[in-house]
Amino acid sequence: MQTTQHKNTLEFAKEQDQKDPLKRFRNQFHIPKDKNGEEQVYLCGNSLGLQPKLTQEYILQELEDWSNLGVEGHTEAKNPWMPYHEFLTDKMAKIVGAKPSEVVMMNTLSVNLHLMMVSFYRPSIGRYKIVIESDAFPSDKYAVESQLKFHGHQPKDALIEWKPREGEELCRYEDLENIMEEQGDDIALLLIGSTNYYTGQSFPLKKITELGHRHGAKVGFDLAHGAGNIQPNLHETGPDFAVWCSYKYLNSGPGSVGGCFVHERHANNKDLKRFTGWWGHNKQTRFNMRHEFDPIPGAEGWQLSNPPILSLAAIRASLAIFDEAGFENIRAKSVKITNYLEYLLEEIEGDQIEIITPKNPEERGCQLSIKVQHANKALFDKLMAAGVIADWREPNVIRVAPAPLYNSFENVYKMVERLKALL
Ligand SMILES: Cc1ncc(COP(=O)(O)O)c(C=O)c1O
Ligand SMILES: Nc1ccccc1C(=O)C[C@H](N)C(=O)O
Repeated sequence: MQTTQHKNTLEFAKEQDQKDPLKRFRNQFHIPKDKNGEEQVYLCGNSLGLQPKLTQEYILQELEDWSNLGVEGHTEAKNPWMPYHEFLTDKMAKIVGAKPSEVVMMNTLSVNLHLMMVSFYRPSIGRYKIVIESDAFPSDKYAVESQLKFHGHQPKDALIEWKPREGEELCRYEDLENIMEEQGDDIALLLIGSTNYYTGQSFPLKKITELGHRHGAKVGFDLAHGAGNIQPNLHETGPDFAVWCSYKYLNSGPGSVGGCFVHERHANNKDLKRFTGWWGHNKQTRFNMRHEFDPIPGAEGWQLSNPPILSLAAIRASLAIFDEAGFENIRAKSVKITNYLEYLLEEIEGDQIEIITPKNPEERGCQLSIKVQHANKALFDKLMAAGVIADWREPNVIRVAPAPLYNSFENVYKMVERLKALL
């Protein structure tokens, strides 16, 4: 950032906003108001992304077609419901760096994780362990534990945690390597969050995939905090599967439908075990009411049910914005605005702030997880009352994520000023 002004000023922040090639997108979102009627400083897109103004139009279209067409909307709606999920595929595939045949929007994250483990966690007597990161999101841990138990294994023995070293916050790749060196022959699956929900650390996905595969394990990623935030380049990176939700960085509304990636190498493998439903069946013969299941090649073959169109409409609206902005541009702004937030936090005097997220932009998305010395949740609550929407994660982290599509540098500046006022 070249400028004559000092970076730690409102003028500097505003100047960055002027130069921001994505600045027009902020106005395409509904920004909630604080108690003074001013726009909130909304840094919580890592939990629930804001609503694009376009969403209402897309959902209303489907409501209108439903009211006018009833059942015929499946084929006659402006955007027919039968193939509706396909309208999302190309744009979603670009955001996660996959081929369209590798991606499908369906179910929700935890459900997709189970479906993927049905296919890709196939324990044998000798190879049955699963590796996860030690502070994986609880839902992932519950899902993995229940899969282990379902197959007759005890998490105490079969769940291996990749942990930060004593006194450290972040996981080191070398320690995962050591786990694989020592126990690789026993490990059936590596399931890692691409970006950890607590620390904001993004892991080296390609290295992890190669490591797992080299030791004969399957590899899956949870992109809950990755999709729409970092570029996981899934096809090239090569994991067996990945799952994500669409309500965080993908701005598709609370509880909206999730995403699933199955690598092309599994596209036509009819021997893979899976749980099936009619929406995964060959589209040409789906309504012949035949009884043998004939999977659609690729990720679509894992679909179970006909999907909720209103939710898919919200995703379609959001993906239209991502497509218009271009994911590379979004990521470029993400790096800049996150670096700026980091800079301002580090400028706060007295070493009160510790950022536990890695410094290297390659190892993070736009979330910074901060610890404030001697602070407890009361400080966080005051920050919220001051119109800064972030979140608190036990035991003592404030997560702030300047999601680039609707955040400004001015916003980030205001957040730090309000935090300083409370310290
Ligand atoms: C890493 C991670 N895994 C799983 C979940 C659970 O997702 P869902 O409730 O959509 O299944 C979340 C967020 O809620 C998450 O952040
Ligand atoms: N879906 C939610 C519904 C209610 C409350 C939180 C969530 C979250 O998504 C939390 C998020 N996964 C997190 O990283 O903390």
